[in-house]
Amino acid sequence: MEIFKRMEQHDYEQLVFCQDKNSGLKAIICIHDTTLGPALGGTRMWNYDTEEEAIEDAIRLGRGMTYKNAAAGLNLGGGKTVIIGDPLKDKNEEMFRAFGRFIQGLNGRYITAEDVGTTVADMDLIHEETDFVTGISPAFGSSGNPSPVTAYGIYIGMKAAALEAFGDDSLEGKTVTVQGVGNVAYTLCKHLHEEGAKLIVTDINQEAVQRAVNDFGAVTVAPNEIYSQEADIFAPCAMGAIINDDTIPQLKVKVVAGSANNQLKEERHGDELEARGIVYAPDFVINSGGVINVADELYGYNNERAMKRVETIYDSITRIFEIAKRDGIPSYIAAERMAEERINRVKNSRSQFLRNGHNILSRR
Ligand SMILES: NC(=O)C1=CN([C@@H]2O[C@H](COP(=O)(O)OP(=O)(O)OC[C@H]3O[C@@H](n4cnc5c(N)ncnc54)[C@H](O)[C@@H]3O)[C@@H](O)[C@H]2O)C=CC1
Ligand SMILES: CC(C)CC(=O)C(=O)O
Repeated sequence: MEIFKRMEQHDYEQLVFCQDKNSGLKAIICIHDTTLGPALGGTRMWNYDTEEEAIEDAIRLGRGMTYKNAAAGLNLGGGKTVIIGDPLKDKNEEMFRAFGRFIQGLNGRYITAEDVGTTVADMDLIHEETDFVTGISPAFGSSGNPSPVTAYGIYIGMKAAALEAFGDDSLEGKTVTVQGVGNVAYTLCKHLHEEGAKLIVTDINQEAVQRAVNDFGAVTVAPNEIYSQEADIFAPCAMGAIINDDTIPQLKVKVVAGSANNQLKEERHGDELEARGIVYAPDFVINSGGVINVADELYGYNNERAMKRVETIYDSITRIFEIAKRDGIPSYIAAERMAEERINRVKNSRSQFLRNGHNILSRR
C-alpha cells in the first residue's frame, strides 16, 4: 500500500503506528480531520489477516467518524483506532495502559471510546494513563457503555426510515432481519420486540443467537442466508462493506437501517440501493447515538442532555430523505453533503489568530 497516496485521497491528517513488544500492542490510530475539534472515535480490536487490512479499516473508520461527528452537530473531528489481535485471547492490562500512553502523547488530538472488541473495562485501563478517553465506568462520572444508546438511536432512526418507506413509522408487525446480535443489536432487538416487530437474526457466535431466540423469540438463519430473507427491513449490525455486488441482488427488503459502520462497500452501492427503491438510512447518521452520548462527557456528563440530542436522529434521518428528494440524489450523498457543508463553513470561518484558543477540551 502506498500510504501517503491513500492518505491524500481523502486528505487524512495523521496515521500513528503504536507498538509495544512487552504487551503485544500493535495499534493504528487514524486522525482524519480535526477542523471541528479533537478527533473522537472508538478503538476496534480485531484479528486482521494482514496489516494492510488493519490500516485500511482504520482509514475508512476514521473518515466515517469525521462525517458522523459533523452530521451530529458535535464539535469534534474524526478518528479511530484499530488494535491488531484477538479480543478473546490477546488482551492484557499492560496493552491498554501502553495504548493509553500513546493517546496521552497526542495531547488531545485524539480521544477514544469503545468499538467492536473493546469494553468499558478496557477504557478504564486506558484512563489510568490519559484523560483523553470516554465511555469509562459510570463510577468515574462517565456515561459507560455506549452500545445501548447507539441501539436506541438505530431504533428511532429506523422508525424515520419506515415512515419514508411505508408511510407510517410503526414497526409493529414488521419483519426485521438483524445481522450480528452483539452489544448494539441485542438492545435494538429488545426495542423492536417491545414494539411488536418480528425478528430474524444471524450471528457467527451461537451464544449471541441463542440469547436473541430466548429473550425475543427471534427466528435464526445461517450468516449467508440473512440477505435473502422475506422481510421489510434489514439491520446490518456486524461489520462493514456488507452492501455490495453480491448482497444487493439478494435483498427483498424496502429499508436498510443498522448500526454497522461503512455499510456500503463502495459509494456506487448506495446508488444501486436507490435505483432499486430501497430506503437507505445513512450509517454514520443513524449510528451516531453512542458518540453523541460519550461526547457529552467532555462537558461533564448529563444523561438528560445527551438523550435529548440522541432523539434528534429521527429528524436528521427525515431531513436527509427530504434533501435527497429535493435535490434528486441518493440518501448517502445527502448525508455526506450535510456533514461536508458544516465542516467547510467552520474551516472558512477560522481566520482569526487566537492565542490559547478555547475548544471542547479546555475544561479538562
Ligand atoms: N458499540 C457502539 O456503540 C457502536 C457500534 N457501531 C458499529 O456497530 C457494529 C456492531 O457493534 P457492536 O455491537 O458494538 O459490536 P459487537 O462485537 O458487540 O457485535 C457484533 C456482532 O456481530 C457478529 N458478527 C461478526 N461478523 C459477522 C458475520 N459475518 N455475520 C454475522 N454476525 C457477525 C459478532 O459475532 C458479534 O456478535 C460495528 O460495525 C460497530 O462499529 C457504530 C456506532 C457505535
Ligand atoms: C462507539 C462510539 C462511542 C464511537 C465510535 O467509534 C463510533 O460511533 O463508531
